[in-house]
Amino acid sequence: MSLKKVTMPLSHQESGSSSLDVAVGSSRSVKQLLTITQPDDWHLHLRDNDGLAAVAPHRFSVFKRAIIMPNLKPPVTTVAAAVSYRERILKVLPSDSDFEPLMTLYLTDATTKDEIQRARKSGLVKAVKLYPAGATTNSQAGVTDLFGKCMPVLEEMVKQGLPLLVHGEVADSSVDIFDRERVFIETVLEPLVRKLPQLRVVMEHITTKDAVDFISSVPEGTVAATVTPQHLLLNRNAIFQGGLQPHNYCLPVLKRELHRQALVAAVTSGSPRYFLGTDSAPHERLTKEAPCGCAGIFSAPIALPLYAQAFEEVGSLDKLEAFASFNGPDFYQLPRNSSTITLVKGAWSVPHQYGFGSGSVVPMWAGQNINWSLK
Ligand SMILES: NC(=O)N[C@@H](CC(=O)O)C(=O)O
Ligand SMILES: [Zn+2]
Ligand SMILES: [Zn+2]
Repeated sequence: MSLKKVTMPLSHQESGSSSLDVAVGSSRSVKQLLTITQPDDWHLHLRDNDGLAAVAPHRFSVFKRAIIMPNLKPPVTTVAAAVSYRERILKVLPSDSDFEPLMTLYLTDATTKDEIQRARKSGLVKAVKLYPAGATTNSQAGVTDLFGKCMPVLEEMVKQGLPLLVHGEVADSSVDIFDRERVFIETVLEPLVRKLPQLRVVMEHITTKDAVDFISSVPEGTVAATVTPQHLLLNRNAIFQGGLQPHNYCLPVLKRELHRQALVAAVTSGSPRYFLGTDSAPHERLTKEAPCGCAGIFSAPIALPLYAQAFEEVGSLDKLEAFASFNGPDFYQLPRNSSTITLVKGAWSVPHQYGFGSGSVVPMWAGQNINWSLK
């Protein structure tokens, strides 16, 4: 088949390689192709053991690098544990894969300054993750005394130039679940940024206009945020659409439409403060379809098409490349990727499930049509 290509530059960024191509095949079908610098995933759960073996292959062809979350059982609290987890990840990669796992440490009240120094020296650990104890999946060992016991460690992170990644919700059961991000910003993040203005912070998986307002109020390069596909495409109605939908339940929980719109406006604004972090968090189907179902949405196999759909819905495909491929490495002070990937426009139906150990995992958007796929 011969392809005739008409290339239209999508953005005016000098360093941008993003282009929208129209490929006309001999079958006279017209296809839109979107080529961008290969993206990275700045928030990913790869799990361990059987789960790792099952979900890992979904990542490695699309994303060049990923920040690997440390909320295993037991959590990854030491550099030694992070190094051995990294080796287990590398073992399940196909031999020709050049995927690079970027490791993180799970902050606890007992984390030491020495561990932070070792983390920096290792070159393999790129950040430290704060889970307020009880806020989300496997956060029981998380922090209970951030402004007390953890303060010397946070100061050491400033010295070592390691960013703090936060699950930005208070775990206080007296706070309404839809307000927990806003209250975290008011009671933890604002005071933290005031105390340690040089600490670089990533608010992970933001869900509210409050988070966007806070991030735009601080100097560039201090607080950034990852945004998931579910928080760009779904509002809280999706949890209750036609009955309880456990596969649309994640933490922080989906919010009102006004918050979704604020997130879409933020990621398509061209601001470098927002970058791609899927928070793809697989749980075996029966642990979600249960009387007390787990929080976490599995988006790995379809994440990039979902982001493309979200950007396209508001006519901002030209902003996808910076969000997916530039802003993350720039914040982490890592080089941008030099490889590219191509998305093809055309509807296809997302599978109802994927294998997961001896069971299965249901992806986001299961059974629904999506407009983009990977070439
Ligand atoms: N996002 C989720 O709902 N779940 C994540 C944990 C997290 O990122 O908070 C998980 O590990 O399952
Ligand atoms: Zn989280
Ligand atoms: Zn997560």
